[in-house]
Amino acid sequence: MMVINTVLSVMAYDYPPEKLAVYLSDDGGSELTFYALTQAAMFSKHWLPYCRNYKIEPRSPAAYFKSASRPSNTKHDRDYIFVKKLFEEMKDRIENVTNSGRVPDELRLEHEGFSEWDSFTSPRDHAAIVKILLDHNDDNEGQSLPNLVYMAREKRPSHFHNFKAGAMNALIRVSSKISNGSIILNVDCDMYSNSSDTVRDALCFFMDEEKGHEIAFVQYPQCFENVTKNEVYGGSMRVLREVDFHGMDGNGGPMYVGTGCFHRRDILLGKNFDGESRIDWTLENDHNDTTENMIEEIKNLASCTFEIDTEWGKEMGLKYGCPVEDVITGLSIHCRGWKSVFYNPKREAFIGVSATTLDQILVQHKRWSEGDLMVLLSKYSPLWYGLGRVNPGLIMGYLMYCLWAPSSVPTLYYSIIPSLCLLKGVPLFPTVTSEWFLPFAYVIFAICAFDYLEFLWCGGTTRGWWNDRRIWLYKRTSSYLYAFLDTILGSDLSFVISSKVMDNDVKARHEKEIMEFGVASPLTTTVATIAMLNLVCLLRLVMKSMLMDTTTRRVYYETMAVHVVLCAALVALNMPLYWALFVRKDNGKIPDSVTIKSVILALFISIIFYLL
Ligand SMILES: O=c1ccn([C@@H]2O[C@H](COP(=O)(O)OP(=O)(O)O[C@H]3O[C@H](CO)[C@@H](O)[C@H](O)[C@H]3O)[C@@H](O)[C@H]2O)c(=O)[nH]1
Ligand SMILES: [Mn+2]
Repeated sequence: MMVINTVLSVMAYDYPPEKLAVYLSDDGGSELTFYALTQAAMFSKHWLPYCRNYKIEPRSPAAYFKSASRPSNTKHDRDYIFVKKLFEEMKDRIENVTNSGRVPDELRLEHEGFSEWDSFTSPRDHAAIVKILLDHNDDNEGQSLPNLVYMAREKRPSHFHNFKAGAMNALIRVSSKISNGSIILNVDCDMYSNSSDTVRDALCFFMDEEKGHEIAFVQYPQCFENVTKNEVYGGSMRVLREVDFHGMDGNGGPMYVGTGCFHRRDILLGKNFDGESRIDWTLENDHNDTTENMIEEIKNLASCTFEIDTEWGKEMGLKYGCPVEDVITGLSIHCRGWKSVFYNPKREAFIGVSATTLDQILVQHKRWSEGDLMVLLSKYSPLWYGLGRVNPGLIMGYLMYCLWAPSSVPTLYYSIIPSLCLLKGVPLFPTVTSEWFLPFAYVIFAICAFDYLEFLWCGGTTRGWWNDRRIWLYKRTSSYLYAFLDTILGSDLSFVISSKVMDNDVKARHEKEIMEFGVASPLTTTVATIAMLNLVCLLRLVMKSMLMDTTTRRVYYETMAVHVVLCAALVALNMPLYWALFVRKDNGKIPDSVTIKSVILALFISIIFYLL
């Protein structure tokens, strides 16, 4: 249903439907998805006229019916009830089929497309499937509908599929034979369009008479509907959206982030900037009527052998070999001389779902930081390749992300060593009475204050900032650390897909803003061990200082001030983690195995350090 809502929302853009074509790439090659899409095609005949007639927003039916109140106008209300009923019925049908795990035989007769699954062996081993579900059919008011195409590219165990980049490139080729629009919007399956003006807005940039010809892509920010008020996982990316990306925009344009992005097709295919290549807007899309012959030809474009000995994935289309195919593709476009635009309208253009457990966010950030570090070390490194090709400001913008993984090392140092030094009273920083203390105090204070104000200014809450700091720490000492180690030690890349579905238990805790630890993974163990280590050091400090006389205590705190502040701040940040270690009983608490490991490790490290 989530995918179907995404599809329907983009079909319903306020834009001439005969110029729109919507493609769904189903990398899972699932007949359930295909079934859902056939249902969406039928429902769209009612949904699109309804959207058009009443100018409703948003145009994802699920999001609309969740937020809309019953219309006061009688005709509208009648239509509302009718369309809502159709939607609920479709939802029931799709959920029934999904729950049963297969499409029943009598339903398979409804569409000849299901025969494609007769020869289907597994999601990893099947022929290409391309089905045109709507080919300028009329809606129930006689107006044209956009094209609607289902594609599952060929998958064979013998051929590497290159994850999302592979899927996107197959889509680019397949669409070139069917609609061949000069502008391509790509949207992740879990991000619906929240504003029907978005296509027209984006086109304004491309059509701008002065600057339009320089622009390769228009990137909208990623917004999320399931982030709670105080964002326990720091998932809102608000500073990135309200500050960082505007900064990149002023220096040549934002990165491409893989979703909510309009690309010029010719540039995505590898065209260099020559200062005058404008889109010929007078050209009609070559809407060929697709015959059976053509479908065979099109399937060939989605076969896994098509790219052999071609430039696809290298100089053409999205680039392969990097877990952040989007960033490296966008960077190469910038390096070819093009600009991009960041557009962040008041009404969010795309809304998706963000991670709802700690493990998900850590895994996602491991992929991102590892990918960004690979970009730094790749041919397209912003440092070496970008220098001289793009604005130095933009290089710095890219570096902010490319250096995520290496930043784990200093963070790890500061979250362990100063605290351990407390055990024996070895000062690493100047004492409070020395003038050298000032720079340290200034940096600590200034960074925290700046960060805090920036967060508030971007619409966050104080608690949200505090939570954000915690996630900042966890990401740096686990995701980024492992990403860094994996990259230097050269382990294999993978695209672990973020989970899109969550059970009710997890959902309830998420709504209450209780952090979900749940999974026993090396990432959680690392985070828990560091938290325990700091707790041990702080408890030891408290015990020690109780035994001291007043003067010794004062001198001790003066010399160890920075250590005490760091250690206490880390313990304060980790409060929810201690709670999840020792108090909580629900399924989201830290698993016992992790508790035992982290306590033993923390004690072991501190004893060793103490004895050294
Ligand atoms: O083998 C694959 C893996 C993923 N996808 C699709 O890629 C999209 C993004 O995957 P998701 O698991 O949601 O990843 P995120 O961590 O949310 O991805 C973010 O980061 C990625 C890498 O930088 C970008 O590609 C995404 O657009 C961006 O949303 C989804 O629509 C997937 O269906 C595929 O088609 N094939
Ligand atoms: Mn996603």
